[in-house]
Amino acid sequence: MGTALIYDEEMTKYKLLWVDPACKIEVPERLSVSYEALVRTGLSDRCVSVPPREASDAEILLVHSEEYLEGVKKTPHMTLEDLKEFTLQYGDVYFHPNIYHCAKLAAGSALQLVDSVMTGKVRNGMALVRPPGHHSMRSAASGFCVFNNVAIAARYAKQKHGAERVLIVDWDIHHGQGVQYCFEDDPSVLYFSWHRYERQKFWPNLRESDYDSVGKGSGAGFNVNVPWNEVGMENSDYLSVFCHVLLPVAYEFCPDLVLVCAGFDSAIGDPEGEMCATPDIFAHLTHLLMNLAGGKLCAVLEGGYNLTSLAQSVCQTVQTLLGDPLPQLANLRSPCESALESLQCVRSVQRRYWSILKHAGKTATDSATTDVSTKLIKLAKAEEEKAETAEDERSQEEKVWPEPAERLRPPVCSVSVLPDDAACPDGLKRLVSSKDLGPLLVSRIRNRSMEDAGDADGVATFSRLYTLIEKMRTNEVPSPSTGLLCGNGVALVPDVAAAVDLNCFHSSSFRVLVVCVGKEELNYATADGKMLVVQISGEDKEEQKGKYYIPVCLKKGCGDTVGFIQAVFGLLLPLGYEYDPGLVLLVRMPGSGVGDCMWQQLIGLLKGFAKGHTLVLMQTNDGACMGPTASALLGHPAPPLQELLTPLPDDGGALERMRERLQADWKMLQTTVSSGN
Ligand SMILES: COCC(O)(O)CCCCCNCCCN
Ligand SMILES: [Zn+2]
Repeated sequence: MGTALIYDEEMTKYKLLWVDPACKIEVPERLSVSYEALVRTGLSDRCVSVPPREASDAEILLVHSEEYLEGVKKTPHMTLEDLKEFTLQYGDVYFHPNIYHCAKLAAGSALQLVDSVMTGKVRNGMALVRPPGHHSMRSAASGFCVFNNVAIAARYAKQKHGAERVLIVDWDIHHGQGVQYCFEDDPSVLYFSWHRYERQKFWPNLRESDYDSVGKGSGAGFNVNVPWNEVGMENSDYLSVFCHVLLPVAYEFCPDLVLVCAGFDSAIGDPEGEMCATPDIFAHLTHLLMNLAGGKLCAVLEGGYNLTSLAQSVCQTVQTLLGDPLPQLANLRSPCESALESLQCVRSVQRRYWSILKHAGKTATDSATTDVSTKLIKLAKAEEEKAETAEDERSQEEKVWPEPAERLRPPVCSVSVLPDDAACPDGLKRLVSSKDLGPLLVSRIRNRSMEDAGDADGVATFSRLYTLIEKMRTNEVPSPSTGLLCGNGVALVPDVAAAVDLNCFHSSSFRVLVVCVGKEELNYATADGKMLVVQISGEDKEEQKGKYYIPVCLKKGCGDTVGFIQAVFGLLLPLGYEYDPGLVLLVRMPGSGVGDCMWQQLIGLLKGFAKGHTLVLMQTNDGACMGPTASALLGHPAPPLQELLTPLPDDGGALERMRERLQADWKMLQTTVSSGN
């Protein structure tokens, strides 16, 4: 299924008609520049073009009051003076004779997107709209917004398409207070927003934008605010919040639909956000949401005022929605102190509402908690001083960042290495040609992995595996012999443990992340850091052997979905981002007990690393899950993990303690302010 793109140049036909410093950044070129970038890069041609439509009164009244709508309806006929007068009643927004028309088109575009996705016409999509929406309230315009496009879309999805749970992810750098107010007592809509806050000193300067606004009444826990109390946040800060807050909660919420308030003023270069995250981060943020709700994701443009980073970020988002392999995120640093402070505060208030966070931020004793809070106050004071001085420096420097690297484009194929008698699943290309392996390698394979040295078929399979690895390593160009641009693959091998051993022959030139699901003993060489092995099993392994072998024990085995998801988001993904491998080797040990849905989710998530170069190894007699494996490798969204809706008491405490122990070596595992320094 495809990706919808909604755009109409009509929405560029309104602008600021008078002087207002607060509004001058919201210009029509924001929309045209974004669309032109999609055209120039060939991405728009790959999308399903869906026309916008005007939202009806009834649809607008799903969120807004009659009196507000009646007022806005009068603006097309107003004189310039009347428009100024009308505007004065609201903050940081402007009206124009054509803005009502555009506001109906913007809201209608979001509804068209919801229809296209909920009816299965497309898998996901993006609407490029103006005016944006997330600040507008029931009876008030605010922050360049007239109608709350995404809030209307959420109510519409519930009413027209019977969606029971809708997740709204707001990665715009401003707090979408309009969305928060709309759903704060509604447990069927989970609103997540991060935003520049600076301890309430940043617009819209609301006390209720802080982390302790968790929703009200039956909506308690369904509002998640992550305040950024400093500018300059980077990719690692954003990814930490996704891994340690948003994703665990989102998976437990198990939405039927994901709506994104896709504002790109959170990207580097933006005058409003003053953050340092690069445009390619949105490829990863989008990807990390794409296995929720069976892939049903609607992104609706909100803010973004640096036309260069806006256009680049929009392209990164759309290219990921289309399913292209992700860019590698270079040199992540550890989350900064201020981000860790926010992370710790959010997790500590939200853990009483989300069982998956139940063990979050568990401090040893109360005194530790007060220590941390006094430390936070000291930290805040220090920031105050620093903020005053830094203010002027910052405004001078112009941010520069590298153009995002060209990403792999189709045809990137999924290949399979199978025993001759095994059927090749639809969509996968069978690798049959295997280059002649030198006698040395053959003998090494034989005596490493073949009980029966005469097993020609086994050697043939291994040699094909070797070919597959070679293809992935040198994948930048389609191979001359097969024309294949080898993206990922699956191999059924006679002896999985030996195959992993085989791999350590070849990982000399780049890092391999080895994810083992199941309990078999593996022999690998990890001391040199060329391999990071994370083994998830039900076995209580003896202490980990050094930094590069991390045994994760799930007391209730790999069939425990809550524990598995906690291990994936709390440990595996942060480790993967920090380790930044060139290849991911996912090994499914026989008898692991992992469920097919969880297995597909795992493959889907791991494809975010190493430009999608994932090699799945399974034992020949484990071929039953070849179907789900092939589906995930081909990029089909994984089915929702319904079990998370009624989580059983888990042993997340053990995982939390393990994470705290490992964070000395792995900084992306941090979720609290380091009490040490
Ligand atoms: C949903 O609209 C997208 C948005 O969140 O980016 C709107 C931001 C309004 C920012 C208003 N203050 C501007 C002060 C000038 N420095
Ligand atoms: Zn914004």
